[in-house]
Amino acid sequence: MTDATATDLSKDAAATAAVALVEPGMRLGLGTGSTAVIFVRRLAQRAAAEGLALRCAATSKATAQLAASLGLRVEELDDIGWLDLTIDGADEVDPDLNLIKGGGAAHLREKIVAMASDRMVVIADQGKVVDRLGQFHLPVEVIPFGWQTTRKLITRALDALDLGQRPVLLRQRDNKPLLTDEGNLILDLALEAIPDPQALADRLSRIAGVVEHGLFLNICHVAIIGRPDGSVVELQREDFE
Ligand SMILES: O=C[C@H](O)[C@H](O)[C@H](O)COP(=O)(O)O
Repeated sequence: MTDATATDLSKDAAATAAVALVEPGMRLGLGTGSTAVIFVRRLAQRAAAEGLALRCAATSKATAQLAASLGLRVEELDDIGWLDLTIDGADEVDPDLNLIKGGGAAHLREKIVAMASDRMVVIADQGKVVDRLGQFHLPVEVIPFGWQTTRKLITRALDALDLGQRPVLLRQRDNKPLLTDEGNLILDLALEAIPDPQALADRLSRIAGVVEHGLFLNICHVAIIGRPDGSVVELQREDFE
């Protein structure tokens, strides 16, 4: 089995297990990314068979489009108001269930949706589980106005934490800057390790021009980690408030 096949099977195992958490009538947040796509597809199959009467809020235009095309009822988050459960992927999951998200540039809407949910459940393959966050690049969404100045301020904040790395503007294949669903830019931080995620999150949040970073701290309740043989392991945070 190739690594890619093992990863796909693991994502499928996690997504399939998460579908079983969905109860009839739930108000559901739908994540973004390849694992979330599998979840949405499997959820739509179950909803078609059982008629679950779900109300779904999507974390990206892509997910909204996919879910609606598969027959799920997708509404604006504000029309639903509050969600029972959000299921989403992640780029990294640490032992405290803190996350890096935003590899698909969707972390702003993802964080809003996750924070408007009673429970956020992450679905991921084993490769996403890390001892310490930071190997995966950390995306920071910034508004286009003065973005190079914002980048300087981010660099200064990183220097203060001895994380000195120059943020890189994320571009599309045609070399144009990538725009998020909100029309903003993404600055990618290659940090290797983040000794104190809360300190970094606080610094980034204080910078004018930063809309949102990809650190999800104390937001995820459960992580379902899939394995290639179809089994899953559930990671829980005991002390979650
Ligand atoms: O912006 C994208 C999201 O945060 C994704 O949930 C994350 O990148 C994980 O994606 P995937 O399931 O494709 O690894």
